[in-house]
Amino acid sequence: MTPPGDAAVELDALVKRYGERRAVDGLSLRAARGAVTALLGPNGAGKTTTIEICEGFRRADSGTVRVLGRDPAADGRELRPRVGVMPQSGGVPGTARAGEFLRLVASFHATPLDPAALLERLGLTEHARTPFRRMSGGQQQRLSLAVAVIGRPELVFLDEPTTGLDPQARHATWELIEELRAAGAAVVLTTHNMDEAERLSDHVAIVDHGRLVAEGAPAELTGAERQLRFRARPGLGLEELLSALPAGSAAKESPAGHYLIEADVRPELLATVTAWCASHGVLTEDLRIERRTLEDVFLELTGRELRS
Ligand SMILES: Nc1ncnc2c1ncn2[C@@H]1O[C@H](COP(=O)(O)OP(=O)(O)OP(=O)(O)O)[C@@H](O)[C@H]1O
Repeated sequence: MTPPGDAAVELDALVKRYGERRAVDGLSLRAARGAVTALLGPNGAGKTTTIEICEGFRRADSGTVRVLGRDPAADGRELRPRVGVMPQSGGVPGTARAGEFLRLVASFHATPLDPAALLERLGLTEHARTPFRRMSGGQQQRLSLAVAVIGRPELVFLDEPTTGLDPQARHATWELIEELRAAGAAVVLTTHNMDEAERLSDHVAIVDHGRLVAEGAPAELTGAERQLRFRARPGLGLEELLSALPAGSAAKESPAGHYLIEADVRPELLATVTAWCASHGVLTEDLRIERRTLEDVFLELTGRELRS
């Protein structure tokens, strides 16, 4: 499915090899202006490599990349003032002081945000004179975010912008991202936090082994299907319960005492489950009907095995 709006990033059949390994393996996707696009995938799926190719830091082996209609490998000079970049770590010299560095970056842009106001928003005013290498991990990340957005970019790449941030900083980051989108910028981010992706993104692309495995709006990916969850004593006879449910239903207990029923959730289904529990003297707790989450979909598509 195509994301809404004009494309700020267009990738077609992108391939990047590191020796024998194909880190990116024929990836095609688009990121729209005025929208947040989340690139999701397990560790090593090729997200950072893809973003670094878009930023012009790496060259693809084959395929095409258009960033704001240009080739990032050839047109870096033209793209640099229009594109904000927040790398996964670093991006600021270790000896640079937060305030001075942000003012310097602002001076390269025609209509930058006010550096002092941005430092304040991100809770960094007290650290304005602190060298980057002496800042905590979360403070460094906030400064990297400030550097990425200070120039009012048309397109911004944020590689795991909220990993390791405290809740306050995470909310401040979400607000900034929403403002960028409202100002018409294209935001491309990676995250391992599926709740964050679901909450923030207009469009989600799930990649695995360098390939696109699914894309769409979060609601399109999670679908309209509902499921029933409840807690009860461990070891209920799920085979027997299943025989009372419509064909095609599934039931599992994981972890012990936590039950999930995947079925066409209608009032009759709820009645059958609660009647079955009552007839077995089982008191259900936390009984709830919910939609599948993006995390459910992500695990279904990419599996549960750890990645090397
Ligand atoms: N410079 C490099 N040289 C060799 N292999 C690399 C290099 N950079 C990345 N890789 C490999 O390419 C694959 C994709 O890495 P990449 O960093 O793009 O994944 P990612 O999806 O961003 O992962 P994570 O979620 O852990 O950040 C991995 O197997 C990684 O080991």
